[in-house]
Amino acid sequence: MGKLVSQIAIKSDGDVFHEIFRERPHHISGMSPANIQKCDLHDGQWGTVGSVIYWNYTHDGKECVAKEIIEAIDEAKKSVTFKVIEGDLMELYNTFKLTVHVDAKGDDNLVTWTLGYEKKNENVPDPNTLMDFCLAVTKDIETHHLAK
Ligand SMILES: CC[C@@H](C)C[C@@H](CC)C(C)C
Repeated sequence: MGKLVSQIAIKSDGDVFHEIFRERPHHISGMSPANIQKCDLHDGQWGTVGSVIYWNYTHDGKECVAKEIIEAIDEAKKSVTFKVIEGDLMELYNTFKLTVHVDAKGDDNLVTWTLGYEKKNENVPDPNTLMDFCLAVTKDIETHHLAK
């Protein structure tokens, strides 16, 4: 299994950041429109493990889709794990998971993105540009909340 981990400090409220990914990922398109065009609920309820969400996003200049199951929500640790089950990423990876975790420490909040994946073959690149994408979305969410 391949794994990429990146951390980024945000000035906006860590609890709000966690709540967005847990309860209302469909609000992200409004905060990061260049990256996320749409997020629909396909099954279950928002903010519940087992619910299925469908993203339209633009990665490396390409319009992509991703169908994901919310695999885990840890309220105490403020983390959410998304497991990709359909879409562009499944052409390159047998499995792909994204975990976003927030360490709320005063006015500085540390966001940790963990991408866990199994490549279809050794020619498949590590998802570095997708990690950049996640960090860009993170910054846009922060900017949205600071621009008050
Ligand atoms: C699969 C790439 C995107 C759609 C992941 C999203 C979080 C799971 C995005 C908002 C970073």
